[in-house]
Amino acid sequence: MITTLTLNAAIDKVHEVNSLMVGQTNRVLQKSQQGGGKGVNVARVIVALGGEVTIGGFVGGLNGSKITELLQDENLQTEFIQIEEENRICLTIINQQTKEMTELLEVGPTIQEHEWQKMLNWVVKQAEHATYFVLSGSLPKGVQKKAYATIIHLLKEKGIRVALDTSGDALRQGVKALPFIIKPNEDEIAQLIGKSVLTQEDLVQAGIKLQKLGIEHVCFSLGEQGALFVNSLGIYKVNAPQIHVENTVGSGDAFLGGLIYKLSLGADHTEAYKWAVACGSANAENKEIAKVQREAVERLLDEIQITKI
Ligand SMILES: Nc1ncnc2c1ncn2[C@@H]1O[C@H](COP(=O)(O)OP(=O)(O)O)[C@@H](O)[C@H]1O
Ligand SMILES: O=P(O)(O)OC[C@H]1O[C@](O)(COP(=O)(O)O)[C@@H](O)[C@@H]1O
Repeated sequence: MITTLTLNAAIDKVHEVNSLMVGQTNRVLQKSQQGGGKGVNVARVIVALGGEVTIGGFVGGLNGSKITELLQDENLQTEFIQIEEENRICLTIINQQTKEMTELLEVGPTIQEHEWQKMLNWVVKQAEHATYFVLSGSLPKGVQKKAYATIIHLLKEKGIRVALDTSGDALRQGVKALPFIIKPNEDEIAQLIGKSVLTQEDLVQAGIKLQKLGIEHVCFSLGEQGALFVNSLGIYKVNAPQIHVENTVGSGDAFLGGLIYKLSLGADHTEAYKWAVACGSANAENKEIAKVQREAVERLLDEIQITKI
């Protein structure tokens, strides 16, 4: 059983404009909205591939009710904890002319101490069934920077495999608890290792170091460059297929969804790595976030090679 946790869930909105003009009036030509936040997106992809997931997180206010309603409409199984404050909205603006994507991410609610305690109790209860646990996204205010580390320790004690996908201090602290999987993108790795320009050698050295500390799968997602993976058996490079890009927001989540889905089925790690990249790229072919189709993923797999370096 797979569980995903989104401590800072959101309504993900996508607005399209002809050409985004800063400081001027922009008319929205098309729009869509979904229940979102990173862990929700990971879950959506796992379900699209044929897996089963429980989605956990905090919801509050009108936006919280909307998130719950939107996910129910998709038949996704949620076990949210109610909070006093309102969930955030994350807006992606697609510039139709330049194809650029601009993201505006609200900070989100402040979590009260009693709400956090409820969450920890829920995690303990979930741990009775879970085999994989995905911790994704930014930490909301009111929650300590070591929140993910606390949850990772708790789950590891019960033999659960934990994947962590976050950024900044939350990632730095979470990594110390040695999750089973980490999936930073280029910006997140750069922040983690304190370098602004990364060479392949930097990635390899950072990956080896993190793997030797005890992280089983160090997965660096590299956008159109594909990904680099380090595990105890070696270092692997996977190319991304050539695609027509519509919206790359959610590609990291789709990547993690594909990876966890295959690993949870007991697939060989090389197979799981290829599925991760295929899912990330399948997401980028769509305007909506993390709405991949299994057929699209299988089509893209034919164009993906994995090389041991
Ligand atoms: N322009 C692109 N072309 C093809 N695949 C892409 C592109 N951008 C992202 N992807 C796919 O999505 C995966 C995750 O993308 P990335 O940008 O690294 O993650 P994040 O969304 O976390 O920043 C990549 O490994 C790749 O498979
Ligand atoms: O929790 P964070 O880090 O603020 O990120 C939230 C945003 O991340 C996304 O899940 C997309 O993430 P990725 O592009 O990294 O896959 C958006 O849907 C969401 O609004």
